[in-house]
Amino acid sequence: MLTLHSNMVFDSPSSDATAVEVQLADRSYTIFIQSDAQAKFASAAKQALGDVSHVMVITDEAVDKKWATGLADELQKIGVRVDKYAVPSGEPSKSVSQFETLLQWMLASGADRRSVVVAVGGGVIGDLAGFAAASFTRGIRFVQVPTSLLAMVDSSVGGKTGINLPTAKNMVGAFWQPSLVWIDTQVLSTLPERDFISGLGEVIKYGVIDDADFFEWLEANWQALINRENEAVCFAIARSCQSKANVVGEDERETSGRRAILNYGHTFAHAIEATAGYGTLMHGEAVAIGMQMAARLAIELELCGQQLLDRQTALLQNCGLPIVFDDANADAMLPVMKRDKKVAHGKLRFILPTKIGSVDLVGDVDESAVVDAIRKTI
Ligand SMILES: O=C(O)C(=O)C[C@@H](O)[C@H](O)[C@H](O)COP(=O)(O)O
Repeated sequence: MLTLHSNMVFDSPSSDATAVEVQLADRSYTIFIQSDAQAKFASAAKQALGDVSHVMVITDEAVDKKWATGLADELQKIGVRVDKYAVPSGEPSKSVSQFETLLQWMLASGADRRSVVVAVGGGVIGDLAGFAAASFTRGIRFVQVPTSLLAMVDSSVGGKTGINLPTAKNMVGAFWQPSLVWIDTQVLSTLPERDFISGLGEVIKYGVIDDADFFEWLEANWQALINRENEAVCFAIARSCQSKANVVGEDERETSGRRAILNYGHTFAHAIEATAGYGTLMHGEAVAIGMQMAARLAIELELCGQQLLDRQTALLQNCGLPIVFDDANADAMLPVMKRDKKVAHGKLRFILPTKIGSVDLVGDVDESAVVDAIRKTI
């Protein structure tokens, strides 16, 4: 069993919580990872936020009654006025129209610049509610309470918020850091199997891009993970969050290129999601297929050997993730890929692996190699 990095901060609200710091000067915050901690939420939020009198809980219809209502009650118990809004489940809610509806609701709730948004849900809710928080009166504070594995290990951390345009994923948004990320693995007990497995796509990504030891740990412990054994799940979440915190701490707004490594597999994945129709594949499933395409492209460009693809394929398969997409259509995907946010001066750029634990940002890639990588992953 690997141990967590020693630079983790353990100023936790309870002795069994793990705390990971995202270090960003005056925008620094803590990610708490624990189990069955609902009763501690309100005091942790108060400690992170200081003054708080009005909270707008933005949640997903699927987790509203199961989790958001309980957290809202905890906040009310400490004297906070709470309004709550449940958004329809699913990727189509990351839309301009849903964003406008939320802003109108926030205004009607009597929100002011000291109000706080608490996003309780998966990646769709965190991205949408985070963008609403970033935009309302030019920015109010927000707290991320991720309820899916994918949101716990990825989207709740690092401050990328936003919505989709009909043919371009996450095309509109803002970098807006939360004040606190509150992860309670108890909520995973009600997460459907397909959503849990989808989250493992992003977990495996960290092993490939940044952490060879973690990749080896995943190769040895995937069974415990898919069985949702709490110790293994907490470890995988903490290790993933630590990787992301390190990268975000070095390049918050993806300006130096360092943060772009978190986009491994995503150039393909976003094009798959947009061309297949949002919601057809789960994001982590699309990322798994996208990582396969990216690894094939890397082999074609002689950046890495076949062994990397073989290990990645085996781990994805063991975890129950898809490794091919029968309906992938290279002709439809290419124009979407050209709107990827890593495109610079009109040229596509990809995050490609060189060995397990290391990736490069590669530009000027021949289009025929990209099409080949897509077609070999059908
Ligand atoms: O946080 C990041 O940076 C990432 O790229 C993480 C991705 O896994 C995540 O899906 C992100 O939202 C994608 O960002 P985008 O800029 O490609 O839309």
